[in-house]
Amino acid sequence: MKSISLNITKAASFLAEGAVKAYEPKVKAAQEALENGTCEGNDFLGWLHLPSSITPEFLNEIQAVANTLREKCEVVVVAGIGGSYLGARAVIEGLSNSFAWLVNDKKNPTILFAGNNIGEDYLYELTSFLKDKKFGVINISKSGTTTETALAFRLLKKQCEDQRGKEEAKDVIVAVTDAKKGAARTCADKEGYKSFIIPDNVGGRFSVLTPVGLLPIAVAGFDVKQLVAGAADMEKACGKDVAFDENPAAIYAATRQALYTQAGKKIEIVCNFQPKLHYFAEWWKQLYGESEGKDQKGIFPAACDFTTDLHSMGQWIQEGERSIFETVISVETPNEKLLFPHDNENLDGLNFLEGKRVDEVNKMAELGTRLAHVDGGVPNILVNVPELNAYYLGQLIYFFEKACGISGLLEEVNPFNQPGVEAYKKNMFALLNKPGYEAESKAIQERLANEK
Ligand SMILES: O=P(O)(O)OC[C@H]1O[C@](O)(CO)[C@@H](O)[C@@H]1O
Repeated sequence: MKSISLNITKAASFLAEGAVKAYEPKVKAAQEALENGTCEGNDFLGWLHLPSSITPEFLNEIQAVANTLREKCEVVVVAGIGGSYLGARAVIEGLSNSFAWLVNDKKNPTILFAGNNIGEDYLYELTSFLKDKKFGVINISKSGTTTETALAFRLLKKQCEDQRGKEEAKDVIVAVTDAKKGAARTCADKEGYKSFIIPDNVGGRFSVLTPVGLLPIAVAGFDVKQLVAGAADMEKACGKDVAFDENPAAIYAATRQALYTQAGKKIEIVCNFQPKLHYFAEWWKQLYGESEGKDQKGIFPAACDFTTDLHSMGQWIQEGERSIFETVISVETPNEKLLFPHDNENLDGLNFLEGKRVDEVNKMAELGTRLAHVDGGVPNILVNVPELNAYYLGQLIYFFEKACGISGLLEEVNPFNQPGVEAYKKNMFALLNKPGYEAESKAIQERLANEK
């Protein structure tokens, strides 16, 4: 089996010679701290050896529940936000036909997502669409108390019960949540829903290889065994005893930290040339954003879909402030083959491409872009993915997770907490007069009155 691979040549040229290699002792210390559980946030290291610890029996259990949902539902709504949403969507969209929701071949249920926003139109349109559908719900929340998810679930649970009756609804509502605490757990136990546990020691953004990601991915019809196998192989490839020069997670972590601290590159743009990877970048943004953006530090994680965004963001990237670097996720071989046809009139002047694969043009766009951006002062890291399938996505997921843990420790922050996300919640609850927030409500109303 091949492996994803990393090429930092076009990034190292922006750094002093040996700058990446100089991180070797610090990376080693970070690897040791992760292994020994001596780093900050050490109660959230359950992801580190998760792939190799997943048993075939556990995957069979996931598959069995997925099969029930696949049999009984034409639509499955996955309710969750952040780490309880993005990993599943990243993999499902990465592996799905781009027009899956229009290809109604009845082989797979349509997967829809909710609980990741509070848009009234979104929820109205979703619940309207579901009115004549046999639908099921996977309610995913580690805390079990996240407002966005709880609001959507309240609507979906009621609608599912109204449409199917309470008894039948029990078979098609599944909870993925904490073992003991939170409203989602209490509700699942009370209603008798099938449920899966999110381990205490796996934080949301590192949870895609728990039932959080595995169940929706299996329901969508994708091979979770291959996904986990890919991740387990990458766990070995990024292990603490793998030499620095051969360890992709170590090199990626060191390169991005060197670019940040020594070349003033404060923004990392993850780019793809395959639209199916859009949500993979969204997952990556949360992973790195929540892990590293703290203590007034951290590389800002951004993403672009190319070539689409070359026609909107390309100008900025080529000639704007030189504070960015790019990480391109390049898919070596597409799954399908399409050749450019001949056109007698050749009005578009494209007959020179006749008989060529579309991907050949895409690859030249990719190379041309990388060279242009490097010439424009944008360091470039290349992550090569042999094919877009479950196995290599599993590799990619673990590679980025491991590198994130190392990189956060190199930055000297706790990569496994996210205290900053509470600030908006506190204000929102105060503004909504949530019981228990009386003092905050009073304070925020006074503040708003003074700002008028
Ligand atoms: O799974 P939960 O507890 O609903 O949390 C969802 C997401 O919300 C956050 O806690 C941020 O508010 C993320 O860290 C997390 O991934």
